[in-house]
Formats: sequence, structure tokens, C-alpha cells
Amino acid sequence: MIETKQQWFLESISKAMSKWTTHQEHQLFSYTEKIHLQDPLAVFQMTESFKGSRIFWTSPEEDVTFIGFGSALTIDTESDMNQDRFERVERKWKTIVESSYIDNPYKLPGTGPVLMGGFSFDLTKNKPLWKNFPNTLMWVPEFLVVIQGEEAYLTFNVMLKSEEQVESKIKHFENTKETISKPGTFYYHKEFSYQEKWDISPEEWKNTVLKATEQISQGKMDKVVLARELRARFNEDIPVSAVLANLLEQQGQSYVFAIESGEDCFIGATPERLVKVEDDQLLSTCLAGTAPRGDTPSEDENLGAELINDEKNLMEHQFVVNMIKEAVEASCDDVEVPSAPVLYRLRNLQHLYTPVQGKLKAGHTLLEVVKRLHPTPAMGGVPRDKALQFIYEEERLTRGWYSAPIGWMDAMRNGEFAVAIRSGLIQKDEVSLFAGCGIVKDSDPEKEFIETKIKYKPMLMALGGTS
Ligand SMILES: C=C(O[C@H]1C=CC=C(C(=O)O)[C@@H]1O)C(=O)O
Repeated sequence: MIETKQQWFLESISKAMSKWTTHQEHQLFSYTEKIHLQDPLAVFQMTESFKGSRIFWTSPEEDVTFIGFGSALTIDTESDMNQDRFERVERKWKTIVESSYIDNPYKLPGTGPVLMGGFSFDLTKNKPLWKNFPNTLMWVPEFLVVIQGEEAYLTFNVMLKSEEQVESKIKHFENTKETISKPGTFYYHKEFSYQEKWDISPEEWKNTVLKATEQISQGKMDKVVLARELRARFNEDIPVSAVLANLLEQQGQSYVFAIESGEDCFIGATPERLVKVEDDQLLSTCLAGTAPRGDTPSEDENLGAELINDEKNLMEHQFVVNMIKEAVEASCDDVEVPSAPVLYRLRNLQHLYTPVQGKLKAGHTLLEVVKRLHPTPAMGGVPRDKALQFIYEEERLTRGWYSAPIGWMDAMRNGEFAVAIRSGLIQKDEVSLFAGCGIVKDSDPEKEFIETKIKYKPMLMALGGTS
């Protein structure tokens, strides 16, 4: 069996080489084969030697899981500030795909070459905390394990430049495949917990909320999302794979992700889908309006019932629905939006939830919708420009990749982006956590502050906290 697969791989790579007799700028060779199902966390641990260029992603209910490691190519938009970064990524990806050699007999969403990563919330340049996360970081992992149900696939991606390289690349592929094919189980190697944590300027944040409500009452804007930061210190480097394991166990209704860049890792469990496209069917999600979970089933029911009838939360939610509907209608036919939200229950919180669906029109793309949606009023506000201006002037926080689009897109127009909330930036033995709240005219600073505390919970629990 191994012999036959090796043969296919060799044939495939030599076909690719003969196709590229003339020099081309992008010569991506991509080869996919089925592998034995592995524990995704074990794969993540086994690929420690790729630390700094790994990406882990799983969608809610573990519908699909990706573990990417290494980098075949990175799309860099930093040098081209005059152009829109989403459009530039789109254009470059199209060029790369058109001139690539793809051997993927499965053709399932997420197999074959996949571009993964994310974007910062905004384009401001000075982000010392986020020095390892540029404003755009989208790359094609050299190796990508995709798990869908009981099936697993391994894709190898490489930029082939010359005949001489071929042999060493074949070896590299075989060795790596062997490493991740070993029967492996994830080991949770130690208990850990933060030593201290501290809020960054909580009183100032509450004053900013008050100022926002005043401006809203004066009619200067309708809604703004204000975030704050909490930092925690450990007495040793934070074990990323253990945090991932905790998030997967505790936050099954969310996208669980970890994106490494250099020595840092951006990690989290976000319930907020931005947009998903599969076979031209598009799904976006409005998630805004929050209440805690109750300690007993009846308390939980009451909190949910209160939330779904609460005017302030319904208003916060409706701003998001209006905007997402309009943005989706620009790219889709047959758009469907339910007339009222339902509850979306997470481990520590419940939200108001409205799905928005449609069929992507010919010539329209996932990234175009990402561009139009970001930031939705669940992260920015209404009107968008007024809210963003308030955020830049008053928030006193560098959002970096917090509340920004992260996700993937394959070579067949499928893909999915989430909004990176309930997240933290791990830097060796320290972590910065972020949480924000939608502020409307009746918002109470103290209540919003408590809401942010609950929004920290998923990450604090995963970082070894008890509550
Ligand atoms: C900005 C965050 O949450 C957003 C998403 C869902 C509900 C929200 C809210 O009710 O305020 C926020 O708009 C965050 O968790 O950091």
C-alpha cells in the first residue's frame, strides 16, 4: 500500500515538473492523500518541530478540523499599502491557484491547497504587542491535516523551483508523513495555572463606556463596541497544546483556534462566524446581545427568556442583523433571514443569534464578503466610521488580531472566516486577553464591565482557572 502511494506521489511530482518547463513565478505543487485518522491534538504535539508556523482550527461541534504546519508560501500585503489587503490576497491566491499543479482526487471542501491565517482589526502600524502578527498573515501550510468526521487527509504543498529540489522534498514529505502516522495519543503533560492577573485600567474603561453612552444620547452614533484587556502571568511558559485541549473540551459550540507566529500564539474559542461558503452556499451569523448562563436549569431559562425580550439587547442585535443582511444581499441571491433571533447557548454565556443565508452570485467571492462585513456592528458599531473613530480615540487598546477575521479558503472557492473574540495572545509565560461589549444608549458601565468579566471566562478556564 505504502509502495503504491509512494509511486503516485513520484508520478505526480514528475508530471508537475514537466508541466513547468518554462519559468513561472508561482509553481505550487499540491498533493493530497487519505491517511489514518489521528487525534488532532496528538498531531499538533507531534509537530512541535514546526513551532512558530502552526495553525489549528476546528469549527463548532468539530465539523472540520485543520492542523497546518510549516509554510509553502505566504501572501504578503505589507509592501502594497495602497491596495486593499483583502483584494490583494484574493488576486494573489487566484494567480497561485491558476498556475499550480494540484493532485487532489477527493475534491472535498478544505482538501488540496488551503490558504489559512487572518487579518488585524485595522491597518494602524504601531502595534508593539502584536509585533509577530502583521496586518495580513495568510499562508499555505506546507503540511495540512484535515479531519472530517471519520476521514483524514494529508496535503503536502511545496513551491517547486528546480529538478534538484525534488528528491529532498520527497524525503521531507515521507519523513513528516511517518512522524504524524505513528499511533499517537495526546498527553496532557502538566497542570498549570496563572500566578497573577491584572485588569488594564478598569476605571478608565468604565468612564469610556459612559462617554460613549453620552455621545449616543447626543445622536453622534447609535452603537459602539468597546473592548478591554487583561494580562496574566504564569511561572513558566504557557503550554499551548494543553490550553487547546481545554478549549476543545470546554467550548464545543465555538471555533477553537491557535495561530502561531514566531514565538507568540494567538489562541481562543470564538462562537462568532463571520461567513462560510461551501459549494456557493453562504452562511453568515449575527451574534450580539449577551446574558450569563444560570447555575440551575430554571435560572438559566429565566436568564434566556429575559435576554430574548430585553429591549437593549434586541436593539444591539438588530444593528448587526441589518448590516449583515445588506452586505450579504450585495453578493448573494435568495437571501433568507429569520424575523427574530433565537438563543445560542455557550458554556459560560448565552447570546442572541440570527443566521443569514444566501447563494453566492456568479463572480462573487468569500473574501469580498469578508471585506464588506468587517467589522460588523458586533465588533465596530453604527455608523461604522463614527464608531471606529471613537474606538481609535478612546479605547486605549491595540486590538491587533482580536475581533478580526481569521479562517481559511481552499482552491475551490470554499472557506470560512470567524471573528477572533474570546481570545488571547500568548507570549511565553504571559498572556493578554481581550473582551468587548456592544454599547447602546441605555448601557450601564458597571453591567458592561461585569459582562466583559464573563467573556474572559472561557479563556481563563482554559488557562487553568477554576471557574
Ligand atoms: C466583542 C465581543 O463580543 C461581541 C459578540 C457577541 C456579543 C457581544 C455583545 O453582546 O456585546 C459583542 O458584540 C467579545 O466577546 O469580545
